[in-house]
Amino acid sequence: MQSMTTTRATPFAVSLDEVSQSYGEVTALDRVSWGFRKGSFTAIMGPSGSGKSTFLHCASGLDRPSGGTVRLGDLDMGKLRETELTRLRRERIGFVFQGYNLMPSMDVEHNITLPLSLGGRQADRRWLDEVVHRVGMADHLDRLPALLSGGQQQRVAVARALVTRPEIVFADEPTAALDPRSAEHVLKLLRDAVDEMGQTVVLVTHDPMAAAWADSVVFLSGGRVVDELTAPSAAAVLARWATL
Ligand SMILES: Nc1ncnc2c1ncn2[C@@H]1O[C@H](COP(=O)(O)OP(=O)(O)OP(=O)(O)O)[C@@H](O)[C@H]1O
Repeated sequence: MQSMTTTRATPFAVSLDEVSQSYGEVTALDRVSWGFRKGSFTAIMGPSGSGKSTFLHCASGLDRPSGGTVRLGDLDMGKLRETELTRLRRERIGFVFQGYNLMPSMDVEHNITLPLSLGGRQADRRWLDEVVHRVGMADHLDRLPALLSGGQQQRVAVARALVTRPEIVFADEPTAALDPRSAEHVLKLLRDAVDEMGQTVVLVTHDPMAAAWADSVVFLSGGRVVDELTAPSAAAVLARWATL
């Protein structure tokens, strides 16, 4: 029998409780409460200015909200000092951005291991090999980013996001600058990370086709969560989008 003192672990990788963010007169996020279940793939959609970037920045510890609580697992991120938050972002959260954000002077391998080396840590060789193979960059480890296509650069960025085995990966419009085939490759990598590695992924996108790779789509409007669509098809996402 379970002891009465056993506390059950939260089912959420990240949870937001009544989170608000204001910029002067503008309320970009308005008392949003949401939880990202461990091992789930969630897309966030909404019209321009609905608060998607603000949501992602608050949920990932890039910004501190003006109100409410954001937790990574059970940890209240608002209680951390800046240096602790920086370390937590580097070691326990993965990021993929639209513009790849690779270091131009570093080769592929060093870009991938950057979150580890910044923290003075060595890569676990077997895990690094696995991640590198998954993203299909094993033959390009000594290349500089400038010699890679956009799709390849984004796959390096995905490997960099996975190399620390983070508790959650936030991807902000990761396919917006890619051709459809490269975009599909990147989305499949994120999907596989969820299905095969138990990774938790949050994807901000404008693209219904991209959102259809997720387990559910969260719709924002006016800084609030207004709907959720589970097992989304691109057509269903588009139909819901049209009514926002
Ligand atoms: N740093 C800031 N200073 C002032 N206002 C801001 C700032 N960041 C966002 N806003 C405002 O907050 C609201 C939400 O912006 P946000 O960028 O989160 O929306 P979004 O849904 O990501 O938009 P888009 O799809 O165009 O990127 C908008 O009204 C925006 O103008």
